[in-house]
Amino acid sequence: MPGSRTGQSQSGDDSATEPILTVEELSVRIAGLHILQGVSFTVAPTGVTVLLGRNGVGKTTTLRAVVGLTPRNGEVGGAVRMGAEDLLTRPTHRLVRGGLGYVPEDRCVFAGLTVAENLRLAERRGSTPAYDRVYALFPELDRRSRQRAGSLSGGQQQMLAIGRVLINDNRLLLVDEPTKGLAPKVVTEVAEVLQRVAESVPVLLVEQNLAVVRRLARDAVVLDAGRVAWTGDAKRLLSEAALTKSLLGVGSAEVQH
Ligand SMILES: Nc1ncnc2c1ncn2[C@@H]1O[C@H](COP(=O)(O)OP(=O)(O)OP(=O)(O)O)[C@@H](O)[C@H]1O
Repeated sequence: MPGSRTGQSQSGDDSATEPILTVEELSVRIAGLHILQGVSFTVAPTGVTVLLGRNGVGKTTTLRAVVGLTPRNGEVGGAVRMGAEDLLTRPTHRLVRGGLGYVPEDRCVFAGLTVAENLRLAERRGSTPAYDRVYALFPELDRRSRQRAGSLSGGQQQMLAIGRVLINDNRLLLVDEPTKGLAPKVVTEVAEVLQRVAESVPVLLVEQNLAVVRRLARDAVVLDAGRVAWTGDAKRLLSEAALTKSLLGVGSAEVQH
């Protein structure tokens, strides 16, 4: 497997580069279909690791399995560890309480509730909610705190979905296609926020916009048909047109800013 260095020490200081997440031989079967077939990779303790691949290769399934949200008719095998903790044996609410933040692809804001109510519902018992952090990253949410979430634009809803997770302290964030369906200007705003967030918490990101990937990601994991096809340096992947084409099926024009 080329470029397999995710989670490896670059500086020789192993304690600083111990993976925050280790996925080993993860398999997911739903309704008799083998969706993930032995997926293994690690996520570095800092920065953004991007999970890439063509449509339908299993990126969302991977994130959902990590956070314990595989559908009930699904079977999950293998191991997932955050630090030394085994994640697959724990229910989602415990994982979230333990610092695993998840921003799903479909945003899932409560449309009938206001922005402030959405944020309040996300508060974790026993920890101080970081409204200052959320409103500093998203002044728009502060201005619209009394607006119903269902009447926000797609970009504003995405910001609320991210803000809801950032109201608490996290050890790792899983973020699924945060720029999907957004206007170019909003894509840039969301990318800027994620860049700032990733300065303090590692992120495992699913993202199809390769300009965003180029801007944010240090490490890349590419899936193909439920298996890991490549891991390595994200910028190297995007700078090699033949590699990008063979793994992602896109040409160099789509990688440009
Ligand atoms: N609940 C489910 N029941 C049956 N099949 C499912 C279910 N969830 C996912 N799949 C199938 O598993 C495969 C992987 O889906 P997944 O959403 O993980 O892909 P993805 O890489 O995130 O795709 P995209 O980039 O299009 O979002 C797809 O073929 C999908 O149809």
